[in-house]
Amino acid sequence: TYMDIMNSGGGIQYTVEQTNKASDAKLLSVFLNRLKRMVRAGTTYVECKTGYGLEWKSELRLLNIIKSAKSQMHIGLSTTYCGAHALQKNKSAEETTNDIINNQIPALKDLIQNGDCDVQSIDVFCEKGVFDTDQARRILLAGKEIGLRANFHGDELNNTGSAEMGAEIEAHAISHLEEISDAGIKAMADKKTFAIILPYTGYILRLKMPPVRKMIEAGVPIALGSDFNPNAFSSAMPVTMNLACVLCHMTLPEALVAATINSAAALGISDKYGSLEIGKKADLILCRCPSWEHIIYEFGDHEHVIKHVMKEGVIVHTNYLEEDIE
Ligand SMILES: N=CN[C@@H](CCC(=O)O)C(=O)O
Repeated sequence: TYMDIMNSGGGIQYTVEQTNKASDAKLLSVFLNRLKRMVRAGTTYVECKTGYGLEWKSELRLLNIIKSAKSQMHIGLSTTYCGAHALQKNKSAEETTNDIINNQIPALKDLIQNGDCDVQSIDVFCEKGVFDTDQARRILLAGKEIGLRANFHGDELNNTGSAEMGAEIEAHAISHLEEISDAGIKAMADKKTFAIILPYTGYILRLKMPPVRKMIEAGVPIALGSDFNPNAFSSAMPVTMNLACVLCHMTLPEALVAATINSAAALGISDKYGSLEIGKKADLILCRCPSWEHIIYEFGDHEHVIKHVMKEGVIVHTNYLEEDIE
């Protein structure tokens, strides 16, 4: 299972080791390359999480790489600090929690205050065997105190009461939620906490799908994410949208809303992005298809369907087909 791999030193820990070994130049070029793949699939705004450094110095390096990418590419990036993605080497969850609260978050606060970094949210992997609900709550509250939105991994492999805790502390968003309880759905609906649904992750890890229909019926706002990471290596939102419809029983319009305006709202940017309205930034895709549903319907063929990708009114990518060139 995912946790067996993690406990044997694989998964996140393995990626942390490889990330530490890679040069800044290598990390930046790999990151830019992956962002370009996302743009080809129609994405113009990306939430990027740290979390493959764990120690402050390594997490800071990742923040700086995100900052460099932002200055080199015409793309929107929202940064989420995820120092609490896994336990630090030879430290317990409690020791790692204390390091994050007492050292990492204050250091982050100084950087933000000096204008040296641009971070919007704080994340924790709240999961049995990683950070428990109480540790996650303390980290998220410390992050909120320095002005970050709580946007964290919860109820993924086990029900840990993450949804209830997240609603109680007024988290902005909770991702995964495959194991959410009915009480958690009600709590999130009451507080209008965004549920970030990641169907590709559930598919690739063969997890059960989150109860999205129940969530929609209860009034939980749903956003969709690709969850691009080493275990879910898909950068294409149209693939995510298709899986959301097939595996999570969302309708096509629901998937469109969840991948656009609700995703923007989950990042706190829906005043400028996420829908076609006067006064908003023109982040658009122009498609070759009889109707917009083909973006979802033509599974895996989105580079055929999407012709142009526009970022704030500028065409930043064109998927040329042979017939376009002739
Ligand atoms: N579940 C934890 N975090 C990531 C996966 C990280 C990894 O396996 O490298 C996620 O959101 O899916």
